[in-house]
Amino acid sequence: MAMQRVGLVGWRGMVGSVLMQRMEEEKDFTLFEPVYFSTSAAGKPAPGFGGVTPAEPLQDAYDLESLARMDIVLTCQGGDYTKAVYPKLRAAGWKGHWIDAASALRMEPHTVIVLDPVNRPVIDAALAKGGRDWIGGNCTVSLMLMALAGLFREELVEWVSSMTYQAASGAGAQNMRELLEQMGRLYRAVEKDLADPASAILEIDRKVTAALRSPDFPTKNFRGVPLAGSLIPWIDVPVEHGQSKEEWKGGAECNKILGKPPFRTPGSIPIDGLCVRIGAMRCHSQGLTVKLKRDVPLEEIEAIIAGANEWVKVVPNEREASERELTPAAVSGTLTVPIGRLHKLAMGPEYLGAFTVGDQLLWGAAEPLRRMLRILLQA
Ligand SMILES: NC(=O)C1=CN([C@@H]2O[C@H](COP(=O)(O)OP(=O)(O)OC[C@H]3O[C@@H](n4cnc5c(N)ncnc54)[C@H](OP(=O)(O)O)[C@@H]3O)[C@@H](O)[C@H]2O)C=CC1
Ligand SMILES: N[C@@H](CC(=O)OP(=O)(O)O)C(=O)O
Repeated sequence: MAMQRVGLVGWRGMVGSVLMQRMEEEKDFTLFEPVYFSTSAAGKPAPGFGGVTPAEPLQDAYDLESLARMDIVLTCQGGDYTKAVYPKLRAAGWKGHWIDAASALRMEPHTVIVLDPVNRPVIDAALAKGGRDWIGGNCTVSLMLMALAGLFREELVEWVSSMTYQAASGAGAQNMRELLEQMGRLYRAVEKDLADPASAILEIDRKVTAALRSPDFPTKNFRGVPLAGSLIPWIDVPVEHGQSKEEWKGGAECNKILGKPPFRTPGSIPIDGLCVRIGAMRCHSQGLTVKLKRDVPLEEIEAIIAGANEWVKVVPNEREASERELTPAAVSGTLTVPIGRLHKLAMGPEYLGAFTVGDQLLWGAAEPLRRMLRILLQA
């Protein structure tokens, strides 16, 4: 049987690069014929990921005829590209599978938000019905569900409040660079004082604060405010109910991924909280309060969480283990999703406290798409 032709769009962006790296690691390129697309360099030589030399040069990512030759299109190009191309491609009668990192199509009724370790039954049911649109979830949402999958699977969750600590990478590559520029600028403001052990800490602090507030502090990508040495308690645009869009996605996407009724309708699970940007590079962390439907012993909770998938890892609620294993520094670049600080809260035996960390470019973006491609190739 001829190999399926897979069109790869957005492969050189940040999410796309992580995806290509993972596909090389998992030898995915042996399973299909890759065709690379570009919005900026059509006609130039295509890359040879996985040691596979593509038969064609870079194709124009806006050329519907080129796209329509694909059995599967996988895009990490972004929402504007999806909005510009997807409707026209379908209107032209294309029946292939569309796999997408962008949020543009997530809440459309004909799409599935893919996170197969959590919602493989939802994916399989959609496949059986002829589903063709597979969208990666919001990073924070996917990482929370990877961590809490066991509790959701056992139908133990009445509601969840998630307080997030989100990395600069979620805002894009330029924001990661700007965060580092900010860190460098702060260091340089007090470099001499730091070299002198006798210098006064309050004087150092005054200089740092002055640098943070200086009009020439590099803040263009963070909408004019510092992140290094500070934080930003708002992510994405405002929506209803006083929420930011990132906060809205928690409830809306989680319920869709789990196959529940739409958020804020009967039978859905209330999931809400505050989303905050902090100065981590590419790991999102979340402080969770879970209201359980009943009082389940902590050991049982830990076993349920740990047994849900091969990536979640329960970290004992101990100081040293938490400091060592439950941080962006420890998790960055790995597929492990640690969850720890697990304990019953003072509000009562049904209230569980937890803290989880995950790489927002791996399970938060690239990995669910890579695995969906595999599912389609093996279907
Ligand atoms: N960042 C994130 O955390 C997440 C992002 N997403 C989704 O993925 C989409 C892509 O995000 P992200 O990967 O951060 O976007 P990038 O900006 O890194 O890449 C998007 C595209 O920009 C073009 N580009 C222009 N200049 C450069 C350059 N110097 N280096 C690399 N690419 C360049 C490339 O297109 P071309 O080759 O055609 O020129 C590339 O495919 C987002 O819009 C979002 O929808 C989803 C989950 C998380
Ligand atoms: N908004 C997320 C990143 C992201 O791209 O989310 P989405 O895929 O839902 O647009 C963050 O800032 O951390």
